[in-house]
Amino acid sequence: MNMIEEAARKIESMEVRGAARIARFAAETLKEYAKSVKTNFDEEMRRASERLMNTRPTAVSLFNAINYVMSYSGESDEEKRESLIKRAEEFIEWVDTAREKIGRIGAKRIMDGSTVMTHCNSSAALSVIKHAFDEGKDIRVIATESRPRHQGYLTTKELADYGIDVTLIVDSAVRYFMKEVDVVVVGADTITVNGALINKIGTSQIALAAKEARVPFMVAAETYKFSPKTLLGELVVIEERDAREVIDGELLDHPKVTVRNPAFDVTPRDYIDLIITEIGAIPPEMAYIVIRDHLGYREFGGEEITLSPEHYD
Ligand SMILES: O=C(COP(=O)(O)O)[C@H](O)[C@H](O)COP(=O)(O)O
Repeated sequence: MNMIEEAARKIESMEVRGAARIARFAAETLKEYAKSVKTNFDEEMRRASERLMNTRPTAVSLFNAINYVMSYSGESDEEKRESLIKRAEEFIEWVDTAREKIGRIGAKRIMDGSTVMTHCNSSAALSVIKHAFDEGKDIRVIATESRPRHQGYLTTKELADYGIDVTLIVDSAVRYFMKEVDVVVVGADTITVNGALINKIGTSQIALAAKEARVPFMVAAETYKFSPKTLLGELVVIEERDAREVIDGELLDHPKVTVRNPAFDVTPRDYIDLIITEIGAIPPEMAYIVIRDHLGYREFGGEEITLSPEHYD
C-alpha cells in the first residue's frame, strides 16, 4: 500500500480525526509524498490530493489544507516540489500558531470559578480551556460522551491529565446539567458563509439548551475552518457513517429497522454568541468577511477556489 492510500485509510477509519488534525496530517502527507515523486509531478500530486480529499466530506479544513498546499508554483518538477513543500510547512505552522492564539483569546472569556461544557474532542476548544486553567482560573469542565465514537473520553482524559476537574456525562444529560454551566465551548468542522456551525452530531442540541438557559455558546475555530465554497452557494455535505458504529447485533439485520449515523449537525448562527478565531473573537455574522477578506479566494472557470491567506500577521 502506498503512503497516500495508507494516510487516506487512517483518516477514513478515524485513526486520525478532528478537523485540525486531519488538515495538518493531509498537508504533512502531501509534503512527504512530494519528496518521493520521481516523474509526472503534477499528475501524481493531483491524484494523491484527490484521494485524500475524498476521505471525509464534512470538515472544510481538509479541503482548505489540500487546496493551500496544491497551489504550488514553478517551472520544473524540482521547483514545484520545493514550492509545495514550502506551502505545506506554511500550512502546518498556520495550524499550530492559530490554535495557540485561539487559546489566548478565548481564555479571556472564561471567568474564574466557571463551569465550562464542551462536546466531542476539539483541539481548539481544549486550547481555550487549558489557557484559562494556565492563567490560574479555578474551572471545572463538563464533557459529553459524544456517541457513537466516544471522543468525549479523549477530552476527559486529556483535561484530567492536565489537572482540570472533569465531569463526564452522557449526551442526553446535556439539558439536565445546563443549569450548572457558565459557558459552552465547542470546536468546528466548518463555518459557513452565513455563520452557521457544522460540528459533531449533538452540538446543535447543546446550543439549543444553552440558549434556553441563557448560557453563552462559543465556538473555537481557526480561519481555515471557514468554507469558501459556501460563498459560491455550495452546501456542506454531512457525513453519514456506518450503522455498526451505533449498534451491533440482530437489530441491524431486522428488515423493519434502519439505523442512521450522521457524524455532524448544523447549528444556526442565532445560537452562537462568538466565534474565537486566531484573528480575533468575532460574531458569526462576520463569517462572510473572514472568507472574502482574510482567506481570500480566486475562482477559475467557476470551479476551483484557491486560498491565499495572509495569516501570520
Ligand atoms: O467534531 C469534531 C471532531 O469530529 P470527528 O471526531 O468525527 O473527526 C471536532 O469538534 C471538530 O473537528 C473540531 O476539532 P479541532 O478543534 O481539533 O479541529
